[in-house]
Amino acid sequence: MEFVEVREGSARILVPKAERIYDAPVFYNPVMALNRDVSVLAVSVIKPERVLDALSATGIRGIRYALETPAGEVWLNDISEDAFRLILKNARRNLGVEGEMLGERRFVFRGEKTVVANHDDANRLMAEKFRYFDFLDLDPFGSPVEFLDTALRSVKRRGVLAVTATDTGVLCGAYRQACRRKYLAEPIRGELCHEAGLRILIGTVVRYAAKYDLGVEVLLAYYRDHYFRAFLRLRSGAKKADRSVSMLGYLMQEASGRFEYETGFLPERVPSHGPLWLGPLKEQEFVEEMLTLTKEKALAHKKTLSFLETLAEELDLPFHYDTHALARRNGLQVGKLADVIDALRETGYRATRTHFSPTAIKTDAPFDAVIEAIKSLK
Ligand SMILES: C[S@@+](CC[C@H](N)C(=O)[O-])C[C@H]1O[C@@H](n2cnc3c(N)ncnc32)[C@H](O)[C@@H]1O
Repeated sequence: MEFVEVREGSARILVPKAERIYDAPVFYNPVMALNRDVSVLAVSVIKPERVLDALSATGIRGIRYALETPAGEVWLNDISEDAFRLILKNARRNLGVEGEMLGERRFVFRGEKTVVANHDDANRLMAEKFRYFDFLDLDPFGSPVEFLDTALRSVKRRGVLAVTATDTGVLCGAYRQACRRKYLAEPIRGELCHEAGLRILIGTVVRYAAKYDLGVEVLLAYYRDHYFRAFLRLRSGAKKADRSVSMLGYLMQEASGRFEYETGFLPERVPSHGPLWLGPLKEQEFVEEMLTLTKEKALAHKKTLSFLETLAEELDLPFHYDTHALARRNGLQVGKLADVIDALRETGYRATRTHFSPTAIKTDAPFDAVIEAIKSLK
């Protein structure tokens, strides 16, 4: 394998030389540097002791956790032999210690931090390390569902589970049957598909967690670059689980773009989409602490800061209005987004941009007021 060196955050790692990222024997996607930046900031705020990067590839994510966060013990795991060898190489380069073999499939580096490189199926490792990790990161190809049960048993009952899902075609309804099969949920097509997909993903974790009497609180969840990401704090107890389940519900949308949502175990109306999470997508204080930390961290992606600022400013209400979609659906002219926001604010409503789409707003204004605001700009 031929390598090139890449710098990301405080890490210098070797990645396979390849024409296209999916041709490489070990996966490295530079676009995901923003995901890793956000994760480093999140872990720095959470301050977990034991961290697992369950699907590690080159090791970049876990190595950044070891170098850039207060975590004391970081595990990097991958099922691929090539990945495991590269994790060992990258760990040696970045940690400056040689490390020692611990059994046939495990290597431990004892330096300032303890870093364990492991070569196994993630489900086997997580089953072995029961209630061990304070922060557990699932960053798979596609859907995280095949790892959810073991992850929810491997993370501590008050720990944090971070999930990435790159199967946006499934969660956004392009492959409806696959969404039913993997997430037991009905997706939606159209302008609400990304927010609904993120909420279906969180809703799925809520339902998996509930059977262990675990509740879920969302520290931060977002959509970006064709993937979903959620940092989920677990809460121990049947009542906590019931509370999280009570925040699941359904979304209904008319041809005009008017939408409604309702909490409930079963949908009251058809057609409806879900079940999906209808609770918050962020804890404001958590995001603001992350933003404060951006001043002292070496961020790798030039858009991380502005993206976090958008997330911090965004109104946290379920669903949004895409002004272009509303104009198209209702035969209207569309003005500038900033003017629509101003028009709504002038009539006493709250309104902000949303990270889900550059042409959309989040607002507490009813549908008719949004239509009026668009019309008033002619
Ligand atoms: C998307 S990549 C991980 C990227 C990495 N987290 C990063 O930030 O660059 C997914 C990795 O999961 C590994 N993988 C797939 N199935 C696995 C399993 N069952 N157990 C452990 N690793 C697995 C693959 O070999 C691949 O390296």
